[in-house]
Amino acid sequence: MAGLAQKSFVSLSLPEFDSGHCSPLSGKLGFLKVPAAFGIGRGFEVRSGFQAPIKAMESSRTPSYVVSNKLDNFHELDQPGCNPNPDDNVPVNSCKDTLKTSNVGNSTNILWHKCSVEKVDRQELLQQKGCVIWITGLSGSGKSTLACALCQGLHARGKLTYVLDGDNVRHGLNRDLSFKSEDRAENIRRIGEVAKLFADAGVICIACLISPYRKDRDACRDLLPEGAFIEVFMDVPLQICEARDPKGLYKLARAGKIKGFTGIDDPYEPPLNSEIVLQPNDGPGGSPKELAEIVISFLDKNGYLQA
Ligand SMILES: Nc1ncnc2c1ncn2[C@@H]1O[C@H](COP(=O)(O)OS(=O)(=O)O)[C@@H](OP(=O)(O)O)[C@H]1O
Ligand SMILES: Nc1ncnc2c1ncn2[C@@H]1O[C@H](COP(=O)(O)OP(=O)(O)O)[C@@H](O)[C@H]1O
Repeated sequence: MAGLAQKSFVSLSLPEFDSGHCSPLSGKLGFLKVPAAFGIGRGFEVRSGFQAPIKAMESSRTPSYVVSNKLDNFHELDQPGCNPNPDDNVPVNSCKDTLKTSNVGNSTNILWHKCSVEKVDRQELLQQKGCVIWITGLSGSGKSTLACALCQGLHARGKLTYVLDGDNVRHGLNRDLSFKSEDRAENIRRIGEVAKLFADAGVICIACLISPYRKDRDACRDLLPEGAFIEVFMDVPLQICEARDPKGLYKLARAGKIKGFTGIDDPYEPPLNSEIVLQPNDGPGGSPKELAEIVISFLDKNGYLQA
């Protein structure tokens, strides 16, 4: 039996879902806010797939002075090419005769370039809304399995997805990171940034990693436009994860052969306000496919599966 705790704007009402953890629809994000977060209502006409590329070419003939690294935070600039970083607290360099550059972190004198083909155009092409589905939970809770089932379910509906699995990303981009808390934080930050790029590409990006710290997950949420970060909590008790132990890692951690293993001698902070809470308990009704359908229903009901 799978349990779905309804948070925010989850609006599934199937009787078989345990809603013991449900809070009433709080309107924290609110369904009506979702389209705005994706750029709808910013004056873009509804166009057919054939018209979209023409519009992009036409607008590319005129210079664009609209810059932002957040879709809901656009700035009109009065000086062509003068391009401050949209973050208010970022120092902006002189802009008298040259392009205005910014300093961000250790990167100095950088300029935000904007392209006339935007997220909204890509979404229209793909007929979906780019977003991040962030699956968090203990090792063995079923994150990777759900991610794969979701990917299959959405692919079958003609939706473009990409999975960023913590284990896999640690084989390449994040191979320099350990499981110390600061390295886990960096792992999550980098995956959050990459997921943001996928979402901006219009892709439904499925990130599945333990991501044990609330602060780090919330920081990833803050990278994205409101409504574009959907947190899915695999609320599976440690005893079940440990009984599954498909890689034998819990056994090694209990034997003291792996130090700092999440849930054993390293913390896991469960989400307080995730969009979806899944509570599969290895019984009937909690198969990966059924769990994936719960998430897909959420996406469908909240408008993510159309442009
Ligand atoms: N110390 C320790 N703690 C937890 N997990 C460990 C550890 N060492 C190795 N592993 C294996 O690494 C996988 C978790 O990687 P993540 O990138 O998802 O972790 S984290 O988000 O940075 O905490 C995790 O994979 P999953 O089982 O898929 O979660 C483990 O197989
Ligand atoms: N919904 C489920 N019901 C029962 N077993 C599951 C479910 N999802 C995954 N599993 C099993 O649990 C184990 C851990 O799954 P996995 O997806 O690797 O978890 P994680 O990525 O969180 O470590 C695997 O043996 C998998 O077959």
